[in-house]
Amino acid sequence: MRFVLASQSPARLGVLKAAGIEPVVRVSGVDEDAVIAGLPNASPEQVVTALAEAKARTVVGDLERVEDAVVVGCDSMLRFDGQLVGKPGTPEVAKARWLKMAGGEGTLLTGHAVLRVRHGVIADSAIAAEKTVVRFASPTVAEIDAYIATGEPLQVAGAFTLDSLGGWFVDGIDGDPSSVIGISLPLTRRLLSAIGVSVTDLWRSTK
Ligand SMILES: Nc1nc2c(ncn2[C@H]2C[C@H](O)[C@@H](COP(=O)(O)OP(=O)(O)OP(=O)(O)O)O2)c(=O)[nH]1
Repeated sequence: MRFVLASQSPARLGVLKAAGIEPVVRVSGVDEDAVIAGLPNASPEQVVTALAEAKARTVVGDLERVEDAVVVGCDSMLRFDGQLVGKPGTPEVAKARWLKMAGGEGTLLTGHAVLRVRHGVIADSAIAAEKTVVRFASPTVAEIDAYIATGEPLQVAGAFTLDSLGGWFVDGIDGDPSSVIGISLPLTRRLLSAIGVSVTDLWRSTK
């Protein structure tokens, strides 16, 4: 069975490979802002699951010659201070966020869409979001500036990482760490099971 990861995220690929999966990567290139614009009254869970599903569905067409595949799409956003935010994109936005986040907590939501695809047709799907409470440390302004200067926080949801430089500034989490990094292993196992796939069978599969 082919396991297709519909994501350019090195973090998601790394989590899956460390957990015994050899995904084929197909970047979806979904216009996330356009999807969000079409969901004016959606809850945070609805936003991240809609984005995850859009990413997974986008790559299905490439699988017409594949008899049996699993396609996984994900999307991560941080809910804090009453806002749902993705990647900061600029140093100014990252700094403004960290000045608010420091010493507080937020909820990192990751939407997951797991599709069973046979010859390019979706035979089954399972979609859900995972939520992890993140308690931020209180870095000094100088530490925040140094962190932003590395560039890392600009391209990650919520302007922080758990498993890289950002880890110095996370006091703790309540929930699944893999979901914060980019893909929840326990939730993905449950979603795979819901579409008739045992994750342990995938451990033995090749690309
Ligand atoms: N290594 C690491 N990366 C993180 C962490 N938190 C968030 N990220 C990354 C994972 C994703 O690459 C990115 C979240 O953005 P998206 O969910 O939109 O995915 P991205 O645009 O990277 O790729 P995709 O849309 O799936 O092709 O932030 C973390 O704690 N550790």
